[in-house]
Amino acid sequence: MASFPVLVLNSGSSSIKFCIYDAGDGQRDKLFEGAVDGIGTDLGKFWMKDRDGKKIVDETPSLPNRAVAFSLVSDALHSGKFPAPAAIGHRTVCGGPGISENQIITPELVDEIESYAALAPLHTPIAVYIMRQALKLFPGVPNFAVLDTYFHRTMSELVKAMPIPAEFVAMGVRRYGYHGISYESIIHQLQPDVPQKLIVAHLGNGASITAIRDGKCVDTSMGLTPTGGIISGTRTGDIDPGVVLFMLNKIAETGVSAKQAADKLETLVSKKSGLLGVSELSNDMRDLRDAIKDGNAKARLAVDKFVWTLQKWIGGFVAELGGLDMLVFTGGIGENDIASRAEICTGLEALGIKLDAAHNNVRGEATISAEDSLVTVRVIPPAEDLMIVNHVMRLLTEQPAPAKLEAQIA
Ligand SMILES: Nc1ncnc2c1ncn2[C@@H]1O[C@H](COP(=O)(O)OP(=O)(O)O)[C@@H](O)[C@H]1O
Ligand SMILES: CC(=O)OP(=O)(O)O
Ligand SMILES: [Mg+2]
Repeated sequence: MASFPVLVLNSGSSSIKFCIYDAGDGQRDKLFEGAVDGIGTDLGKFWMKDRDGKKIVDETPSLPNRAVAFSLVSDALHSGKFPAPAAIGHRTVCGGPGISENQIITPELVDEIESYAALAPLHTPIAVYIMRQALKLFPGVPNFAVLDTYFHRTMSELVKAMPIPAEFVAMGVRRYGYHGISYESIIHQLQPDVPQKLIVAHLGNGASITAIRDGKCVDTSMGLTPTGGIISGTRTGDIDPGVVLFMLNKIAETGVSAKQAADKLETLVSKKSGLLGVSELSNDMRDLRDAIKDGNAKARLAVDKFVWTLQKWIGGFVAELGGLDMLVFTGGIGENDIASRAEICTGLEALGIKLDAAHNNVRGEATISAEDSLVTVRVIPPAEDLMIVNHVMRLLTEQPAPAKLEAQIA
């Protein structure tokens, strides 16, 4: 098969990352990448890098909303400087209960994904906007949804079930798990020596942790929504449901409608809690580390809470896996925050985890455990875009290629 350009659109809660791969049989060649960051804030950023990693765009535009942000991406893609995509892969955080497989995007599929936006309110609205734009802007080009939940499909019924009344279970309320494309990409990078008992901590602005046996997900911290599990930049993680009811009652006392109350509650638990809520300063670990150096007690408490929660999840997962061979840190904090890695591992010696301080001091990919550590501890950056391309290429071989793509490949 001749190679052809595959566009990846990876939308997050406040950013759109994009890149084009030249992909063919066994060939994956990233031609360029870029991102629009800080959507809805005063700190908008738009950058692009060529295949050698050289910055070709570096701007600080005003990004009041996703429409303005995506127009920068689509203008760049239509500038004539880059090859037109023959297929497009979209990171899709959550498809809802009816969509568990990666698949071709139709307008009906977009409507269905949108109908479950409440399960990933920070992610789905922007993702469906981009899907609709891509269907319009690249007519005849096949678009594929690649799900964050797909990797977690191997969790048992025991792990997926929520202890709630059956009527809500029937509505699709269960544990789904997120960051699955990142987890898959770690397994992909560990091939062919994937350890039997593995824990991967994806610590970015959204943070989660997953227990993996023989390359398959056994359990993960996020549940119905990416708000559950461990504490994230702006999200609570798991909390006593009574806290949510307390907040709801307080909001209801102000006389707002039920819809307004639900929206306010959503904002409180998804956008104003987590590291930001506890520190009253920032959701960004870099800011918190600076503040800790200046003696800020609230920043210290926020980070300690993050570390403590992770240690409890790691301990629980070691029990669930019946031991541990490897612990992997990934995501913006996992890759870059040396202090978080050290703090998380300190105290876990009883589980066979022992860091080498000098190795932990390096940034980027590395083995950071001590020689005599029973558990290997590694830092591996995620490769979500590559995984999305791999899924697109697999899906293209499983169904007849659209005429336009056939013409391009020929
Ligand atoms: N050099 C750094 N030191 C410490 N933390 C960092 C550093 N760079 C990024 N981070 C953390 O990583 C987070 C972003 O993680 P990332 O995985 O890139 O984001 P997202 O979850 O949006 O995909 C930031 O909010 C910040 O907390
Ligand atoms: C699912 C999720 O939380 O994603 P992100 O970390 O990109 O916000
Ligand atoms: Mg991410």
